[in-house]
Amino acid sequence: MTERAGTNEGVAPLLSLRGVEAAYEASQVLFGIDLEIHAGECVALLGRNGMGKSTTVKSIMGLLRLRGGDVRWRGRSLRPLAAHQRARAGLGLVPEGRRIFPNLTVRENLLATARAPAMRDAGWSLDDIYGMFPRLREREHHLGCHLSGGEQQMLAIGRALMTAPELLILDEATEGLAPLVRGDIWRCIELLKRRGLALLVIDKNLGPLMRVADRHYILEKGAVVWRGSSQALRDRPELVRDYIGM
Ligand SMILES: Nc1ncnc2c1ncn2[C@@H]1O[C@H](COP(=O)(O)OP(=O)(O)OP(=O)(O)O)[C@@H](O)[C@H]1O
Repeated sequence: MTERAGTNEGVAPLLSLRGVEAAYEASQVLFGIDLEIHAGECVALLGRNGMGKSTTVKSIMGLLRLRGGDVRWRGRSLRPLAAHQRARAGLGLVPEGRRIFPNLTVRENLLATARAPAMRDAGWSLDDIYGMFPRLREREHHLGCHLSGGEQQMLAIGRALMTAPELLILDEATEGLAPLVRGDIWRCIELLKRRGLALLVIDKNLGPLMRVADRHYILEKGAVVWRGSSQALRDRPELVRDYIGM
């Protein structure tokens, strides 16, 4: 099922997945995923637990070897590139569970992933990150392990931005956070979108996700069962009931 959002027809995508298949040893999890993200677009990946969203992210980032199909970045296959090379090519990830360095300070966490100054022109400086998350400036010299969940999430986003990505993938960035902090993270996502960053967002909070995302893909048992705009999804409440379970 496809309901087109319609504005990118004929424009080459930044990222495209074609027939992506992936497995954990003998257990196949993705069965031919087709997906594309254009420059400046915010795309949501939806589906119940265990349907293959994080596995799709791992396939994009090179954290899991493809069993079939291809992932292309600006038209070129990413298959030959290791995970760190994909990050250098412009793919940023805020992974599920945050995974900041617990024994480094906030500042050190941010600088650990920063691009060289010449590369950072199009990217983010420490001041940009602190401007977006003033709380991180206040906690600049605190160790990662001493931060609250919300602060850790801000740091994980800041750290990914310091790699100067052109596409940022956020896997469950608001998971387990208090509502107020969750609001901060959604405001940050909206700001990133306004700055023209392409985004792929996985999140259980459909309300804010529908407000920020241009298009959605619904996964069911490792396959895309529907794609379309937020309005098209609003018009089809049975999709939410049948495939997302909210
Ligand atoms: N490291 C792993 N080894 C074996 N099986 C895995 C592994 N990670 C995920 N799986 C399995 O792959 C399937 C897809 O998992 P995935 O994490 O991609 O789903 P998801 O849609 O992101 O859901 P969730 O919201 O629960 O993370 C599930 O059946 C899961 O149990």
